[in-house]
Amino acid sequence: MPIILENVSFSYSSKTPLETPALRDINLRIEKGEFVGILGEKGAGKSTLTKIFNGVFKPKTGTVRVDGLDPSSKEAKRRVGMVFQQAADQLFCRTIYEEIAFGPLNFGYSKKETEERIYEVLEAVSLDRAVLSRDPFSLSGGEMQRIALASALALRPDYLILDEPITGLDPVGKKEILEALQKIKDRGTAVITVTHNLKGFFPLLERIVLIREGRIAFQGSREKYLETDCIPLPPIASMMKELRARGLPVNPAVFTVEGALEEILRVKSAIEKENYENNPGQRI
Ligand SMILES: Nc1ncnc2c1ncn2[C@@H]1O[C@H](COP(=O)(O)OP(=O)(O)OP(=O)(O)O)[C@@H](O)[C@H]1O
Repeated sequence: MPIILENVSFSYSSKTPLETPALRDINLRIEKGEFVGILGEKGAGKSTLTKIFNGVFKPKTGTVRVDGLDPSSKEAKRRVGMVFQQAADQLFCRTIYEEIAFGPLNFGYSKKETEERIYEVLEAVSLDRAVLSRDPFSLSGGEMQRIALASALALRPDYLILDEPITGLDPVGKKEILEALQKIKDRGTAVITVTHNLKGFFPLLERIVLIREGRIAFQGSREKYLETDCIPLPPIASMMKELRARGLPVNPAVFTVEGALEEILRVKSAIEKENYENNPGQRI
């Protein structure tokens, strides 16, 4: 069963003179195993939406269900894991072992079960068991983010929500997180991420939800997204759209540098062939 939002609206400081509407009439369904990107400009309502998913905020109107459950229930909280942008804010134990064990122990799992889960999630985020005795704050930014991810995964969530998970990381840290997320998705967990970093994420996204002024302005596949005039676009897709607008018949639905190169070479060779057939005697 999915996460379902029906006609959800939310305001900060509701019923006060400072009331700020943040989400309006949101209808959304997120299935297990999907990789969803939540896009939008600053202040669009993306972070507010993630907090509606996991029951931190209750909608002013409308309903939210996680596999049919109230999102603030204990079982729904287990099913929906959260990783915040600043991993350091999420870490508070003395060792990485304690950090990852915190969630499962709190949910009443035995020490043995907890330990099994710790080894399982370390493998999922490609970290060695040797890190377990270390202080979380002795790690690099990318490693800290992977520990925050491992802690969320230790409850074996069906939906993993991330707010800007690669912002501020170096290229190695970004690559490690993107690879870990792909692996998590391949194991059947829905990965739902708020991101500005389309260069890194676009090739992974199966569905895009664009929020504008608290409303859903677009939801659908990344191919359909590229057919619209919506922004933001990843740099490669912008370049392919620009080439097409200038008359080069390239397919703009390309998501990687390698794909763009292949497509440009394909079009170049087709043009050369056509020119040769039209003017067989001429060098091209
Ligand atoms: N604690 C708060 N109190 C009052 N208004 C808030 C609060 N948090 C966010 N808002 C307002 O709610 C709206 C949506 O904010 P939200 O943080 O969800 O946007 P966002 O798309 O995540 O932005 P960003 O990309 O900057 O994180 C904005 O108008 C914002 O100013």
